Amino acid sequence: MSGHGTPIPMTSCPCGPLQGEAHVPGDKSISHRSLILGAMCIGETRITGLLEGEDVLDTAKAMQAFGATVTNHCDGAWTVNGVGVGGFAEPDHVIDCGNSGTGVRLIMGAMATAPITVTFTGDASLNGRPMGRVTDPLALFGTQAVGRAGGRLPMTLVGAADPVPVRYVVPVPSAQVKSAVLLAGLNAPGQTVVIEKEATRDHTERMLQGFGATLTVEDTDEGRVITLDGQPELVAQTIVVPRDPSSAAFPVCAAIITPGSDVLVPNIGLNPTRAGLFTTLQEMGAELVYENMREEGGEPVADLRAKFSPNLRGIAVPPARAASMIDEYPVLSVVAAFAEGVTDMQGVKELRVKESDRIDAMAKGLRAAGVDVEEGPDWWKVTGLGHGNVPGGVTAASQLDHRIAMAFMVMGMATKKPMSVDDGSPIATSFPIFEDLMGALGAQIVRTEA
Ligand SMILES: O=C(O)C1=C[C@@H](OP(=O)(O)O)[C@@H](O)[C@H](O)C1
Ligand SMILES: C=C(OP(=O)(O)O)C(=O)O
Repeated sequence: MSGHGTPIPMTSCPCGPLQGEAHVPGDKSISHRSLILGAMCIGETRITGLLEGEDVLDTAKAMQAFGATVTNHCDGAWTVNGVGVGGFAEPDHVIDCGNSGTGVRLIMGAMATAPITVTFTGDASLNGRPMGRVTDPLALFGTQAVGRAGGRLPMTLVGAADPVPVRYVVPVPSAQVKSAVLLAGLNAPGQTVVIEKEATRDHTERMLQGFGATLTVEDTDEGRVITLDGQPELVAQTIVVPRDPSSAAFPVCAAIITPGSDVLVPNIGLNPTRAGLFTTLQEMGAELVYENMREEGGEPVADLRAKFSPNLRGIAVPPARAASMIDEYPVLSVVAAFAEGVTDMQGVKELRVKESDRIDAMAKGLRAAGVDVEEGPDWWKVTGLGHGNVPGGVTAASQLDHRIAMAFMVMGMATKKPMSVDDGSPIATSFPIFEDLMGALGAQIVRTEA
């Protein structure tokens, strides 16, 4: 629901060493999927570790509007009593997905093959993002969509009354598009096939299998071919949501750039389709190690130990790694400012259609803070100034984007002068405990007057 409220200006001041343990919240991608798949089962799904951020809470409300019973229990667990595949009821109000691209796109997929009509909206950020990438493949099932020019929300979808299965090659590297097609395929008879040329996060595939769907994945010359048998009976599950690597990125990067720091970030999901940032930081010379590597709930998990890293160097980030760290480029660009040399980030066109144009948002703030940034349609380069040399001392626009706001707050911990953002309120969409968690480590983030 960010973007509806009063802006919260925030300032982060240069601080002493960050120390201690950072228990970051549950994974946002897995949290959305737990609620949606729980709503598509008959029976009770129990979820612990759910991210209670605004994006996920909006998805919980949407599932209730479709007829599922979603309950937050006193012990912190959530339960979802679902309505079964194809059983979604028609909501009697507009579905507001707030700031969440994942929420709206996955829910569109989940309702696309049910015989109901649904109108979706969001905040100013979400209403500017492209939905054609999802409604185009959904049209192949027989779903109709009418929205604003350019495939923008608010938008009404009429679910296919008589859906047919689909074979679809995803044209952009997007787990949201892939997932929308798979969720729509659940209520189509026969096999739905989705092919992705570049592997993106695979939580939907893993979780569909976990909920009892028959789904196979094959690596071929054409790409990753995912085949789903339609109209399964999904079986309610008990889900333990791992902690979010995309949230872990903030305390990890803060420790790496702040002199004297030593921070442990326990229990982080390290699914290879999500862990690209950590590999990149290690290649840049960061003191970042995985401790206590183990497997939990079918996913690799480790404790991350990050220490101040005085010898960071810029690198060329391999474009093939982009999908596995797509949400982490804003904070990577901050680390790059404290490295020696150029960090070259190619193959990242998708950054321009997130909650903000993330290349533009970061480039503007970094440049104002004294850091040189070059950019093109699908690339950007940050020239680092080395430790102790980054001026700071400006207010950056967060553009309704939580990752931009948090990236600049991390930056202010190690610049010469404080860094501010005009609005930190979007942080609550994915990391509601960010200020407290960073403060407990020793950061000095304060809310400032508008
Ligand atoms: O499927 C998901 O949970 C997500 C997929 C990614 O978006 P795209 O599918 O647009 O790349 C990512 O940026 C987003 O934060 C979460
Ligand atoms: C891109 C993001 O989220 P979404 O697309 O779900 O809004 C993100 O969390 O960085």
